[in-house]
Amino acid sequence: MQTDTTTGAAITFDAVGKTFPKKGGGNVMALEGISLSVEPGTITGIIGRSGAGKSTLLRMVNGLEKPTSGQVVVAGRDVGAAGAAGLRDIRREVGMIFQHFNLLSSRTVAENVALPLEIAGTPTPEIRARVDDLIARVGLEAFRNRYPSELSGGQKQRVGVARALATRPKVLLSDEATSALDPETTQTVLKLLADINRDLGLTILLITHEMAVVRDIASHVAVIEGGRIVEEGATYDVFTAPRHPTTKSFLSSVTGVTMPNFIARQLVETRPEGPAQEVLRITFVGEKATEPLLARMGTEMGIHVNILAGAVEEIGPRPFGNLLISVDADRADAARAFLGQHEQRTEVLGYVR
Ligand SMILES: Nc1ncnc2c1ncn2[C@@H]1O[C@H](COP(=O)(O)OP(=O)(O)OP(=O)(O)O)[C@@H](O)[C@H]1O
Repeated sequence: MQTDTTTGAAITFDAVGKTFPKKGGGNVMALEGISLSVEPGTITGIIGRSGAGKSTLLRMVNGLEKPTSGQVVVAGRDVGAAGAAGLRDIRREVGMIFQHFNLLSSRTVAENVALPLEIAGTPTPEIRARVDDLIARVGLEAFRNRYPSELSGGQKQRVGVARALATRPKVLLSDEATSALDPETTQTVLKLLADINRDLGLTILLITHEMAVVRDIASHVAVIEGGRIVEEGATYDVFTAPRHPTTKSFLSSVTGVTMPNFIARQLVETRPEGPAQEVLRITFVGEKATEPLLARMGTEMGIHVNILAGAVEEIGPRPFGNLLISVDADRADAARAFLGQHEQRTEVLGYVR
């Protein structure tokens, strides 16, 4: 696979900035100081809220947008510096799938999949064989001659995937590809993406506003906020030890543990006067046994622990869990120190009386 010869990455963003002219004068800063390496064969998720800059970032990889500053290098080529011929080459190496599929309604499934090959001037018999392969890969043999209006959302996205793979790209960009799908169909499309990543060694860069998508498929994640990357790393590390408040807020929707309402209603940020309980989140990774530790805090240290909620999650094959507990605020320093000594990560969520 051709990669950035200096870093070995499939996609490199080096100090990338992008501004758009604002209506009525001035500029909108969409991205600033973006540096990110996407390693070949990985699935990297870019997560952020609406307007964070995700689409702009993705569109720079196939030259639909050019950086205002910095460099985007894809498969060894500087996208911003590429002319028309260079961009055509880059776009053959970079497929893309979309939230609303972007299929041509007047073309059948097979004709939609064939389109990039027709544009590339591929000979007709070759197109036919390649389209058959692609349709089989996405499991749509029975729908070959159907029109998009006759397909479900999940089937339409399969056509989108087949079309994106037509020119044998090295990189696949996914722009909120499952956001218009129900949860079950989302899972089947994510599984298809994971399969092609594994079978074809394709590098996938996906943007999403759902942490569940990142958890289910991405090996790496970058969190973007206000045009900047605020946190990035291996998905497992970011999920088990998030640092930035934006990451924590995205994670609260997927860690499977929600605070009981009666606690959430009373929770305050600073410790109130008088007797109070400190509310803690414990994140435990791998096979660490947390419950015996909590029991030992009671017997050995006389610290009584209230367990408020808990859940175990998986990222790939690796389990991690979250437990919400409360302890007497006067003994909370000792409790946190004890848990820290036993490699349990704790975070203070607040206080209740
Ligand atoms: N062509 C454009 N002209 C002017 N401003 C733009 C343009 N494209 C994007 N922007 C601005 O750049 C910022 C980032 O937009 P972008 O679409 O990349 O965000 P996003 O994270 O993809 O959001 P969403 O999830 O809503 O699509 C926003 O402030 C947006 O208004």
